Amino acid sequence: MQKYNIAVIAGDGIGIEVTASALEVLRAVQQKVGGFELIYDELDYGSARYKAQGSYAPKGWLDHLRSSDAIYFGAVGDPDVPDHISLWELILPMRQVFQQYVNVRPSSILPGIPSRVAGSAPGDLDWVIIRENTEGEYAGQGGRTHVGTEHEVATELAVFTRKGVERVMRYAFETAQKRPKKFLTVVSKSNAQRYGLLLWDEVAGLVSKDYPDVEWDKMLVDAMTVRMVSKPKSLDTIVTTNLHGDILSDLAAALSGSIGIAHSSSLDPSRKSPSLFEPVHGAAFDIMGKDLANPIAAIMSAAEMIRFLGEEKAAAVIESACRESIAEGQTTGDLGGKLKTTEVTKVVCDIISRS
Ligand SMILES: NC(=O)c1ccc[n+]([C@@H]2O[C@H](COP(=O)([O-])OP(=O)(O)OC[C@H]3O[C@@H](n4cnc5c(N)ncnc54)[C@H](O)[C@@H]3O)[C@@H](O)[C@H]2O)c1
Ligand SMILES: O=C(O)C[C@@H](O)C(=O)O
Ligand SMILES: [K+]
Ligand SMILES: [Mn+2]
Repeated sequence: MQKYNIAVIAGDGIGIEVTASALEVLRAVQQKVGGFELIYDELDYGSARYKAQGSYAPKGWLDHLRSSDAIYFGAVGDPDVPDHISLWELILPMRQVFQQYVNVRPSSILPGIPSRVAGSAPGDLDWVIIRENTEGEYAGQGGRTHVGTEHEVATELAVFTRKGVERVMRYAFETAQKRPKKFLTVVSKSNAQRYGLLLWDEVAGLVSKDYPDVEWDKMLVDAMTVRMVSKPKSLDTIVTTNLHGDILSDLAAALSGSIGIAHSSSLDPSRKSPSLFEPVHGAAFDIMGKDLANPIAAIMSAAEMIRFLGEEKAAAVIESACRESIAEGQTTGDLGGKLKTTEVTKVVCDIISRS
């Protein structure tokens, strides 16, 4: 029996609710498919801990996580804590310290979902966004001086390294190469940002030479939003900087139906450190604690996690159960349905058990 040690950080808000769903579905698929066991290390890291004890996680938490095979994450964010504190205390350190330099965020219009893009049907929007995940606009360099005076200065430095750009470009070209269309769009803003993003574009050109079978083009990020909405079929694999990817992946999720079905994998492709799997969405203050959140993004993140660990069959079973529940219209309100989080979870588990 293959055993995997999974660190589980449900975190905050709806992260707690949808993580419970994901774990329930994992239990169902383990029973159904068999052959592997997930051993959970359920951790209380998050804003409640911060408010009670003054820190998001105990000392040495990153070393503790390092020994796990994967990290399953819900969401971070609390109405009582400034967002920059919660983000930088919990999720960003993991992405950076574990060198999870690739963030994979797929989106597609699934059968049963009313399209948000005029005239497009399932199949017309089928994208994988590869978001750089450790540097760029999230490098964490900057500061504020002359605070509160009329001469106050604030800087936020975007950092691009040749190594950092090259490794994510290679991953993006490889991803495109494995997909039927073999087509990559490199997103940039090198008209206005003439240092970091010029390096980004140059490295894309150099790396492309190693993948002659991949066709690629380049878009400035502003025009990219227009193309995503008006010509979704013209896109396939997309590679972006950290911030552009953050924004475009929320747009992609909305265009494909809902942020509630968008999953995300933060990967260290070298597998030296654990990779992290979470829904794209955050803590969702407006619906937290109400059993209203769509659990599909979290459940699909769990499927991606076990796929990354090597359990392809079980991952496919989860994925197909999610698709079936959506096709049957058994959805939460964000997709036009009437079901609660816990009810969708039960539907998915039932489909798995009888599959
Ligand atoms: N990786 C993360 O943990 C992560 C991601 C995004 C935001 N955040 C944090 O979460 C907090 C709230 O951020 P926000 O409001 O900008 O973004 P959000 O993703 O939490 O919510 C945006 C909107 O989408 C809706 N939504 C999100 N997930 C949904 C789901 N599963 N089902 C149905 N509707 C859903 C919410 O109700 C809300 O109206 C902030 O503290 C932010 O920093 C964390
Ligand atoms: O990466 C971020 O900015 C946090 C959150 O918005 C996310 O997309 O995970
Ligand atoms: K999340
Ligand atoms: Mn985001």
